[in-house]
Amino acid sequence: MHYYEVIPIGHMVFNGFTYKSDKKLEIGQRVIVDLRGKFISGLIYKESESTEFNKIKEIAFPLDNKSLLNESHIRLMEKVSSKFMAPIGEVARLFFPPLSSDIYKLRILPKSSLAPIQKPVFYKQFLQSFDNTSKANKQLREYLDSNLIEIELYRKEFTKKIDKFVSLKMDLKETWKFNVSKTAREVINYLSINGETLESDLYSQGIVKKGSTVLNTLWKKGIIELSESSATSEENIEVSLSKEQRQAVKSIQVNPDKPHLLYGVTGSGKTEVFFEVAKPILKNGGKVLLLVPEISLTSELMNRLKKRFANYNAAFYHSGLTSSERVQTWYKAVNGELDLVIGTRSAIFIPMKDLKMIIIDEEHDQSYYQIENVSYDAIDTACFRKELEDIQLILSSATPRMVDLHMAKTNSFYLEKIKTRYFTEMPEVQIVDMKKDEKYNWIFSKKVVENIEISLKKNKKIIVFTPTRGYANYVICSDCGYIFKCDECDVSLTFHKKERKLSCHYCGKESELPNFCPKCGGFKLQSRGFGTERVLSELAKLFPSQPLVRVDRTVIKTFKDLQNTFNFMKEPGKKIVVGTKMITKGLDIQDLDLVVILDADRYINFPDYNAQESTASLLMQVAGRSGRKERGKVIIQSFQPENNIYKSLIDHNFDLIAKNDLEQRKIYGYPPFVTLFLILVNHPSADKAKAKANEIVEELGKIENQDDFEILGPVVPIISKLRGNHRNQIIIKSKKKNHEFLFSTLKTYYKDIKIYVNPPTTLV
Ligand SMILES: Nc1ncnc2c1ncn2[C@@H]1O[C@H](COP(=O)(O)OP(=O)(O)OP(=O)(O)O)[C@@H](O)[C@H]1O
Ligand SMILES: [Zn+2]
Repeated sequence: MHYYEVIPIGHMVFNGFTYKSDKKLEIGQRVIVDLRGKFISGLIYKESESTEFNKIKEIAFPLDNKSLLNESHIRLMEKVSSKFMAPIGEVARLFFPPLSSDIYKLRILPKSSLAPIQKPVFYKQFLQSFDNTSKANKQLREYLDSNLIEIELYRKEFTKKIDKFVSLKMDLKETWKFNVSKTAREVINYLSINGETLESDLYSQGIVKKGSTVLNTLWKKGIIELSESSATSEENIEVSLSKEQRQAVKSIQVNPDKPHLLYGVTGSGKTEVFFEVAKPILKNGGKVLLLVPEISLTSELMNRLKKRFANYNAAFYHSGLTSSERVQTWYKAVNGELDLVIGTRSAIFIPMKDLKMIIIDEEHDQSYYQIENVSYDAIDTACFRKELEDIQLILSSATPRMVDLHMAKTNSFYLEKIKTRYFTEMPEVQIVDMKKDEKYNWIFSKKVVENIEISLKKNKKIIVFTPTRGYANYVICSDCGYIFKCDECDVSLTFHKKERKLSCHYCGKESELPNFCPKCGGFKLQSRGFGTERVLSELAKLFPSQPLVRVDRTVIKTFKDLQNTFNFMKEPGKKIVVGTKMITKGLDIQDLDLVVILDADRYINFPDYNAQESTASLLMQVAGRSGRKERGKVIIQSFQPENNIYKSLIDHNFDLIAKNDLEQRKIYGYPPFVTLFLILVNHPSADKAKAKANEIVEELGKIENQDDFEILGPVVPIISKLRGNHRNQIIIKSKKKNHEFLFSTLKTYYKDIKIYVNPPTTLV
């Protein structure tokens, strides 16, 4: 008999349970086990010894015929669990693609003509021909051992078709001779903007429906070309790197021992740098994982990447895909069939075969930290992977996180700086003083309106960045001062005019705006502040018949919406784009020459330890979309123009911001100088939340060596109620490296609390 400790995958447990098996199994292999009368999937974690022979249950049957994880993946699991105080059962789940929790839906497939079943059956059906489950499982194990059957975890799709490259055969102008359908016209426009595109991308981006005859028709008419190999493969693309780019590439290539922080101003060509370093790795058969913060960026990069690395297999991995697409990509990556994977946060856990390089683009982005479910930081995880596996790691940003700049400063990372843009100078930044300078109306200054006019005349694009979506930030009764708030959350409701709705941007709850105040019955309700909807309607009045685009979560709900909007934005010619954070990320649009930033003050006064970093980073990133090919302009409207952040923006001096911020953090004790634990206690009853928080603080007070850490709280956080739960907050700051001593106390409260270790914000 063999004994194993098995971790229940996806369960809130900190350790595994012992099971036995008459056959030797591998560490990392997934199995089905009976846990308190229910079949669940588990992971063989380690060998174990047992003395209580009769109590130990048998492993029902294996799910994988061999382990898909290696030793370092198991160590990674432990490290992530211990760093983020996360149950190992939940961490284990991150390593696999989403698997239905209904074990009975597992399918059993015949593998040979001698198999006892000749067509696929569900596990549930299989059980029916036995009088008890353990007999059935035993039989199943025997069939598996003798290779008669196999178990299918996920629905397979057998679509192995050769992808074709599609490109326009003529100039856009010439295509106008042809009378084609609306969809065909869309394809033509898309190809003229994006150049050569894979057929499958046209489907996945919703340009053409799968199975449609549009491409065939265009091909017959001689408008497009379909070919199996790319015309612009790596060999055909001439890239001459700038001196700074070349230096960065060289340093990364000769120093594989530590992570590299690629810190280059917006538009400096960081993407070209990591393409260049990926090249030799791919040539030698190594695999590359490229992380981006947003789904929206995957296709932008994919387009650039496919052109450069046309001869390699590349795929996406993100939540915008169906689970069966994710599963397929995951298996291909694990089997070494993919050379390049572009993914969002969760892709960091894919146990890719022969992985030799991880690149994290826009590494400052807070979406690399998972807040929902089990919380973890994908960048820390990448650093662990680098320690455990033989891989290179590159973190890239124009505005790196303070923690990473500190790592570079203390020589734990190499620093590669690129100080100039590839094509042109950094844009000119002007700050408008909203207290003194001339206004056009209460939203826009005169300067902004004039500059928009100039850019439109030049037929250029303009971004008007607005922090919030909706029409107004809140609605107030001007008789009694009542502000409409969410019932479930302690936040004011945003007004959406078109739908005449009040909406909570935290829990998503919506309600009709009543005609009178629920408190005093008065009719004088006023909406205050502005969001994208209002800015757009004001611009429509100011610039009638100009192309306007709105980009925020109200109008963009799906991956496809986003694709369509971005494609529309990229079409050459003038456009005014009004958008939230969504438009700030990594966009490379060449004829964009003005960025207007409205209401940035809102961020500066956030009561958060990370406010300096996140505001400076956000504003520099938005500003960085301007004038990437020819020098552009940025105008910022503010009531506090004297603020240091704005001053540093004028000279694009992120170093200065970083220097100040790090000094402050050192004095006040924030990461990277301490490890910060944010603990939230949630309960539908405010009293119970408070009592539990007090109890936890009391228990923490009993830990030895109180000098090693500091406890702040409990306090009621700024958002005191969220989704119906009252909240209490405790912050622990620790100077130690290892936190097992806190872990043992906090573990006992795991069901009542949520722990965030070094979260990017304390306002979660
Ligand atoms: N060596 C090069 N040869 C030709 N074009 C280049 C080169 N380097 C950069 N570019 C071009 O300069 C523009 C900006 O480069 P890129 O998008 O890589 O910048 P970035 O540093 O990633 O910017 P951001 O941080 O703002 O996303 C792109 O259009 C890119 O194609
Ligand atoms: Zn709410």
